[in-house]
Amino acid sequence: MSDVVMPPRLEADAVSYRYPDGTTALHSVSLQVHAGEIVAVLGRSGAGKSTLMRCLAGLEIPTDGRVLRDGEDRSALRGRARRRAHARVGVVFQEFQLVERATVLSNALIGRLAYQPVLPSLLHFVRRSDREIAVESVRRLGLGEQLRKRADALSGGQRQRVAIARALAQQPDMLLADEPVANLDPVLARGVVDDIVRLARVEQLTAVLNLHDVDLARHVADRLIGLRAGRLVFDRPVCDVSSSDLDLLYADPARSPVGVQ
Ligand SMILES: Nc1ncnc2c1ncn2[C@@H]1O[C@H](COP(=O)(O)OP(=O)(O)OP(=O)(O)O)[C@@H](O)[C@H]1O
Repeated sequence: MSDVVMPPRLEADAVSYRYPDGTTALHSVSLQVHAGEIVAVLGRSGAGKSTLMRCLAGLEIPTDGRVLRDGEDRSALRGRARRRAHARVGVVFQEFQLVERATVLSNALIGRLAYQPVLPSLLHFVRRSDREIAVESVRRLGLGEQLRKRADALSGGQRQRVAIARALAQQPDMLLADEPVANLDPVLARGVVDDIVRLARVEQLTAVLNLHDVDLARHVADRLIGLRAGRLVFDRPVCDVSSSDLDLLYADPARSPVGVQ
C-alpha cells in the first residue's frame, strides 16, 4: 500500500534522558535497528522502555546523545519538514489514545492529518484519497464492518486495532509500539501483536515493540534488547538470548548480587 522504498535504519547514539524532576531514565543507550528489522525491548517496570520509545519516536529530545534515522538527526528539523518526518513514524500506545466519541473511520483519518494542508483539515475537509487510505487501513485490521461505530463502543482488542489502523493510515516506514497489549487478555494480546508484526513484515517497516511478555517477544521479534535501570543490558538475536540474560534483566534489585542494580 505504501510506495516501494527501503525502510529506514534507526539508531540511538549514546542517548540519555533526564526528566525535569531529576530522574535519569536512560543512561547513554546506544542501539541500532536495521532496515525492516523487528526488535522487541524488554525490561522490568521503570527500566526506561517508554522513555526510550518516546525518544526513538521523536516525541522527546534526548538530554544527551542523538536519535538518527538513516544516519540523520531529526531533532534539528522544524515546521513542515518535522511534520513530514513524524508522519512516517507510526506509534501505538498502551492506552490506545483514540478519540472516544469519534467513529472508527474518523480515528483512522487522524493518521492522514500530517499529509493534509492545514486549512482544509481545519475546515474538516477530507480528501477522497485520504479517506480511501483510512478505510483500507481499517479493513486490513478486520474492522471493515465497524467503520461507522464509535470508538467507545468497541472492545479493548478492537480499540487497539483501530489505533494500529490509524498508524497504518500514516503510511509509515517505521512502527513503534509501546506496550501495545498491556491492557488486553493474553489471547487478544497475541492476536494484536501478530497483527502488528504481520503488517510490519508485509509493509517492510522497521519496527520496535516494548513488550512485557518475554515468550511473545521471542516469538515475534528478530532481536531482543534488554534494558535495566535505564541501561542497555543485552542486544542480541532472539536465538542468542539465554535464560541467564533474562534472569539478570528481571532479577529483583532487593535480592540482586552486588554489582547488579
Ligand atoms: N514524567 C516523568 N517524570 C519523572 N520521572 C519519570 C516520568 N516518566 C517516567 N519517569 C521515570 O523514568 C523511569 C523510566 O520510566 P519508563 O516509563 O520509561 O519505564 P518503563 O520501562 O516504560 O516502565 P513500565 O514498563 O512500567 O511502563 C522510571 O524511574 C520512572 O519513574
